[in-house]
Amino acid sequence: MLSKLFHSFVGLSFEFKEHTITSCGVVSILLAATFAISCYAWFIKKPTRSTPPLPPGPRALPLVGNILSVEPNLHRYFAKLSQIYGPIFKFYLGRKLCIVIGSPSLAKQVLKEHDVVFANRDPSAAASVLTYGGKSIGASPEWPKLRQVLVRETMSNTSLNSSSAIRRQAVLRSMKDVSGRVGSPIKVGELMFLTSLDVATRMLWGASLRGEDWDAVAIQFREVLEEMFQVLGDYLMPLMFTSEVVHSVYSKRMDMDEEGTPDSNLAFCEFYDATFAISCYAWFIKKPTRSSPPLPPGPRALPLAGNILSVEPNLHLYFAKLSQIYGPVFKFYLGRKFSAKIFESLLRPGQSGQGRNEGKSSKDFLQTLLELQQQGDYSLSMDQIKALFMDLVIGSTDTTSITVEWAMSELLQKPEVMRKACNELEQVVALDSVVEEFHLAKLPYLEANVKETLRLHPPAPLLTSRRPSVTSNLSGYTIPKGSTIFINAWAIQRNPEVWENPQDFQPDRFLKDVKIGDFRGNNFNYLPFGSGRRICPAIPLAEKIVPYVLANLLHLFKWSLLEG
Ligand code: HEM
Repeated sequence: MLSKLFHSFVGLSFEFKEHTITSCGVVSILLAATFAISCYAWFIKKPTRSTPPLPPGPRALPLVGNILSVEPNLHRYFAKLSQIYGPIFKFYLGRKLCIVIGSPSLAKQVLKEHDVVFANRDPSAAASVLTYGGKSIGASPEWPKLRQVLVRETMSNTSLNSSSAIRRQAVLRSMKDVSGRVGSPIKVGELMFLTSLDVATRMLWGASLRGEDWDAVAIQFREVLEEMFQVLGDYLMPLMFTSEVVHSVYSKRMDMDEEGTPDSNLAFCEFYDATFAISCYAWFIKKPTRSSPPLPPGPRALPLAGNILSVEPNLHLYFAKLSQIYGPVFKFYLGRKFSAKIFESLLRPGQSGQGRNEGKSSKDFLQTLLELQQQGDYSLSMDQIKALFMDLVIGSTDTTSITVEWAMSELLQKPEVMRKACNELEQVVALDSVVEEFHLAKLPYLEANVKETLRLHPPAPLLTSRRPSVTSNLSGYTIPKGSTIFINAWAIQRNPEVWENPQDFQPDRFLKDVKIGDFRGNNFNYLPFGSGRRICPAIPLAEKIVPYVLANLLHLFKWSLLEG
């Protein structure tokens, strides 16, 4: 039928070549041309058999994609979709094409076999806001250099040993805080968050600030971050959408103003307030369903924009507040022109502030970076240094506090596991003593508890999204350049084909077979820290701080769940 039609049109067009062209003829020519183009599109442009299709996935609506069906815990939702569409499927967040990977073999292809193609990140708008326009390890195109600085200067054995006094002081302070509250409820996550924040900020500039300066900066920093995390948590999803637009606008601003003055940050945030995606989120996702009880009262929301115009400016406020905090810290050093003599006097016993006493002979990260820069070892802009600080603070606080909180939650619900962990501690550490970092090597059951917690509750359940630099092929499907790739580590770590009783908290599994607990990126059944070039650069620090706090909480106090 098609070919008959085609031929009659082609025939007509030939006829007109031989005769005078009339108005009716013009129409026919146009029709013929349209038909020819359509045929071209159909036959020629139609994906040939040799171009593999996109992965399967739920049907997407124009513009909003699959956003209307999204559920709050993306990793759980993606796991459900995997059961329908298989271990690789596509999903549209707005117009953004996302590919979700849910099997160890496909994760291996992305994270190891095609690591170079998939090593780029897809920085979210949140990352752009927090890292001076994507200057952090996670977001910057210069990530290899930044990672190298972080790993070499803070994660080597030597640096970690020299910062052990900082961690000890932070942990002791937290334990003292708990001992003052014996008999009353403790929010473990909050406690751990503050401990990690204390460790991170002391590693950053703990040796640089004198006692009172330190206290003032630490308190402000903590308050701003806590508020900011709250807002970012609420708006995580829309922030993921806006990444591309925000990133490019912000980069342009930064080109104009390399130092990223608070003014340009404010301007950026004003732009940011008005993004479509946030409105979309406020309207579509947060809208209550009929069956839900009503939401608490609140200010009237506009259609599409919701309350965004009044809520979002807070983000720029937090950012401006952070800049105010950073300002004096950086000026403190710049004013002294990085002289080695100054460092000596800063570190001299007796004159040192609280932080310095703890670091003893160690330098903080700020001192190290400025020295390196002065020596010409690395050329880092001030924004890059500030963004690296953010990497350390954001990378370490949420991840470690979530892990300790989940560990305590699991142990409290399994008294026999709690008892076994406490018995092990009592055999290694005297009853009236605190647990020290050097004890950790003798506590394999405690380590197994941490590993099992990271298996069931990985703090980054979808790792961090990747963006392929070229179009590639995975398992017979096309993965377009620039799409967003999620690895569902949460689902992989609960895969019943790999893990026995995958939903149960059973730390002993890691003692029976130590190989299954390798989390350094070679075991694609267990990926709490990711794998490949972008694997978490701070595993050595995480390995110290998480079990260290957990061990002290278990050894020094008796815990029970609140009634009800
Ligand atoms: C329990 C503790 C932690 C867990 C489970 C964890 C997990 C992760 C994961 C899954 C990734 C992404 C890896 C990938 O995409 O392949 C990551 C990246 C990262 N983590 Fe951690 N992390 C932890 C602690 C820390 C700490 C203490 C820091 C502090 C410096 C940190 C800093 C970072 C940074 C900077 C990145 C980005 C690396 C890059 O993009 O190249 N993490 N982490």
